Amino acid sequence: MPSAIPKQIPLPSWTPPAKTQHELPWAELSVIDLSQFDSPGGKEKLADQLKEAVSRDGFFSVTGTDIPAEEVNRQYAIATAFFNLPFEERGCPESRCDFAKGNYFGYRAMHEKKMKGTDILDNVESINIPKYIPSLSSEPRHPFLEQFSSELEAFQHRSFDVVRKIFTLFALILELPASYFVDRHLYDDRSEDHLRYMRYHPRSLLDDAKIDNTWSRSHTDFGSLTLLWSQNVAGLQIKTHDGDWRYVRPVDGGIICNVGDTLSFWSAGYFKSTIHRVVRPPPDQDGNYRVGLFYFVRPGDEVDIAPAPSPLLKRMGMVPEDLSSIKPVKGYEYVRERVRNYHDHQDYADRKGQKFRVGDLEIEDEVA
Ligand SMILES: O=C(O)CCC(=O)C(=O)O
Ligand SMILES: [Fe+2]
Repeated sequence: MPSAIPKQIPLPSWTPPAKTQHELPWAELSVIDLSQFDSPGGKEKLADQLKEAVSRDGFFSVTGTDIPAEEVNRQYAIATAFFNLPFEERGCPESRCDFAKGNYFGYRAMHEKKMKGTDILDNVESINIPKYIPSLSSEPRHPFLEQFSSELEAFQHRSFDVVRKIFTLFALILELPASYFVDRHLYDDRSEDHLRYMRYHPRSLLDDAKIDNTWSRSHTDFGSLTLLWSQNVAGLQIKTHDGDWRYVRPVDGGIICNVGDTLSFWSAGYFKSTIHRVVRPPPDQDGNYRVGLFYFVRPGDEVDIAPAPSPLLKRMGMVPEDLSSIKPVKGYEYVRERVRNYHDHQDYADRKGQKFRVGDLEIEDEVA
């Protein structure tokens, strides 16, 4: 009898690394239980919970997403199989990111950039997988991953189910029509969205000490919303509203979410695009790879980014009554230019105090 379950290519199974035993200065982030979303009054209740988190921290986590743990672990298994390919294979020329064009799709090798003006090399490799839609068919896709394309596409749709719920809550918070942000981030519209696998390689204590233990520079995310599947290897830190660096705690079965630059622009800065970074993990976790699974949501290429006509923001005086004088920037233009500006260098210098501007949209990666 034919089976209804699609056959999976066998891979070694993946189990999450153990959590750290070290007591770290953790951030107190809100946990939003999305299983309440469809219950009567659920969306309004969740929007209320989210409102404070998103205007204060810009980071929160979601649980109750319905994504089975096996599907998440399978993604890590595929990521691990990919990163374990010989370098010549995983870094094949046709799958590389093209930073000169601000194109982040494809593979980014580690050891290609110097860190903070030293000779220490960057320790992160990543692969960004575009959506499976015809308008993205000529973007770089790695041949190894294409054998898993039906699973990758299904997982992107799973991610989108979560994203749509969060965008609906954001619209409710700003008192906008419920589909305001959903409509500007449609799976079928061309955008720079990607599913990402990322692997950090351990570095020696000595080398890390020369670059303030930096595994990823402090930055804000370039798009609208980032989903980071909960990560047991500590290292991700956010800069809180009172200026302290605090670690993001793993949330079992959860997804850490953060607002990026473009959603911050839409909300005139009400939703915080919070500065974050990754530092060397604590001593019980610093000798292994740190593998991450993400979905980065970018605005549709043709979508206008400009402050939204939110009654809440108008009452707060954050946007003017008449928005017609504000010149929007297109999603594609903003994201491509930001990626090029951030990555098309030989040195990952500290960006403290540097500003980046496209049209009327301006970002300061870390205030000096
Ligand atoms: O690796 C992490 O935990 C965060 C990475 C990150 O912030 C990014 O890639 O934008
Ligand atoms: Fe980030």
